[in-house]
Amino acid sequence: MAEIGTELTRFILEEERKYPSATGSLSLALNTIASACKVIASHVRMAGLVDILGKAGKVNVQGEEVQKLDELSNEILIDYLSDCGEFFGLASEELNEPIFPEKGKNGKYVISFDPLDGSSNIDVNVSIGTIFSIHKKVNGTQEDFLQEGYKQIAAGYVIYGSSTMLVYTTGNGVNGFTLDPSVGMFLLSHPNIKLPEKGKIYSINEANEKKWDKEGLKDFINTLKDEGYTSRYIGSMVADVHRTLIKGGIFGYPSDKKNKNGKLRLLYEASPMAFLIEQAGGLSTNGKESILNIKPQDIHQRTPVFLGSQKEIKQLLEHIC
Ligand SMILES: O=P(O)(O)OC[C@H]1O[C@](O)(COP(=O)(O)O)[C@@H](O)[C@@H]1O
Ligand SMILES: [Mg+2]
Ligand SMILES: [Mg+2]
Repeated sequence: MAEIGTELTRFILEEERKYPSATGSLSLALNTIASACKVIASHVRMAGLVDILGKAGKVNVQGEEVQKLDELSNEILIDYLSDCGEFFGLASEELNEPIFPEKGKNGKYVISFDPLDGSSNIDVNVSIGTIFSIHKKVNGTQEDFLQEGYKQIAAGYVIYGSSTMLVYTTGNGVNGFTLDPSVGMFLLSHPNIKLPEKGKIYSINEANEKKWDKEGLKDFINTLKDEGYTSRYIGSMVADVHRTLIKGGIFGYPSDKKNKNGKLRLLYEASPMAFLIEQAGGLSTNGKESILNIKPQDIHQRTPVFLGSQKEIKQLLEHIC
């Protein structure tokens, strides 16, 4: 196993060497994401001093108000990912339609991303993040984005929290790297992350309880309370999933009477997080099947999401199925 403190670039190269047929494309792709997110992190750290807090004065394709930092993060990622040549196509929460960069026409991958997750927390200095999901280019069309989560080549997130961390998987376990700001490097801090089989925390927006469309969900949460669980809900998926990955328990954003498909987006929120959670020994579900088995129909499609430790997800399914 790689040593604590191993630099991300070296870690990625050493992983690549395990596959003699690897061409270096995925390594360059992952390093490019890391570089772009370092730039985003540097803006996030200064956000109160420069004019990037507040609303951008636009509404995105989801009908949500765009924040200045959503827009800036999106631009930074598009610049870096378009320039590296490894991505045939880019789909973003903040783009109505995917883009196909000129330099990526021979690229092997498509990437879907949430440039800035947790928008409502930007202005109040609470953890936010970036989420990404990489698939192979298959046909060279928009269809390439609409592949099931189990076909992901890599997925991960960067959390801009009390420290900046990059956590990713290529289907071979989950590793976390902390940004050392003094040298500008991501260093291995959380090797081979595994969720505990059972946690002590549930994370769900209980303010929506009256709207939930599944009676069993209330019973489930009450059972957890009776078992002594405590509640933590940040309202940034990246932060709530990061805690779940480290401490176990359950994170959920269910469907409700108004939002039949929930709130979170399959391609660039639910699916990459489900890949990480399952790679770390946990489970994911939309209430019926693993999130990784859902065949996407649309780039911005939403899905109910539950992610967490084996015990809690199995218990949830007993209550809601
Ligand atoms: O405020 P709510 O309804 O609980 O929603 C919180 C969820 O919305 C999100 O902020 C949506 O993500 P964006 O900020 O990228 O739109 C998730 O990070 C979070 O899990
Ligand atoms: Mg988001
Ligand atoms: Mg976002």
